[in-house]
Amino acid sequence: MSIAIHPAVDSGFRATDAAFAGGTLVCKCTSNPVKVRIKGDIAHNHACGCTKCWKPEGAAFSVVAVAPTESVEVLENGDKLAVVDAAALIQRHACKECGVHMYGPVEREHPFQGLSFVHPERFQESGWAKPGFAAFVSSIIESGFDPAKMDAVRAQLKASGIEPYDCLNPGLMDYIATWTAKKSGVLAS
Ligand SMILES: N[C@@H](CCC(=O)N[C@@H](CS)C(=O)NCC(=O)O)C(=O)O
Ligand SMILES: [Zn+2]
Ligand SMILES: [Zn+2]
Repeated sequence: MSIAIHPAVDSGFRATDAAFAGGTLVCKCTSNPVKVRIKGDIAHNHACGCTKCWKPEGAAFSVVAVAPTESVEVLENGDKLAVVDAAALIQRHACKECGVHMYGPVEREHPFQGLSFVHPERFQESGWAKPGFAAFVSSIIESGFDPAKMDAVRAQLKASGIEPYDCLNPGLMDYIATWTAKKSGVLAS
């Protein structure tokens, strides 16, 4: 039996539109939904298995990407937003009514400073890039996923064209390590 990875992965991807230029994220509330505009394309779209990222009902993974925080604008019902964990690196702003995480800026000094994490499935528009890899795959166990089924999860991700990693993908891990080495002076900046 197949595993519910995420609806955007399991039911086939919507076509990637090379001209995707952002859009409006809408929460799940049927009345007064929170609306957040992203003025430009998203990057690094991926599946995340960690316990902190918002996942739709029944999904083992979230689908999450980044956009520059300066391109994020709360359009409507921002009074319904609250930060889930103020101590976390990613300041996830969730709708207090339906629970959807609308945007999560990284504000502190970090390689991802200036970026906001968003869930593209909440775009009312289609055309955003499909998830390119899966991060924090082993972390789904922390949400109660059966450890005995991890081989099946990784096999299913690979069959969907999504390479599984237990942290981030090599490109982002190298990016973070390079930032750290330049900050410490080990590498010239
Ligand atoms: N095993 C942990 C991993 C949490 C984690 O490190 N998540 C990554 C991917 S979203 C991260 O960058 N977290 C920063 C944050 O949550 O602010 C869990 O599942 O809770
Ligand atoms: Zn809501
Ligand atoms: Zn995550």
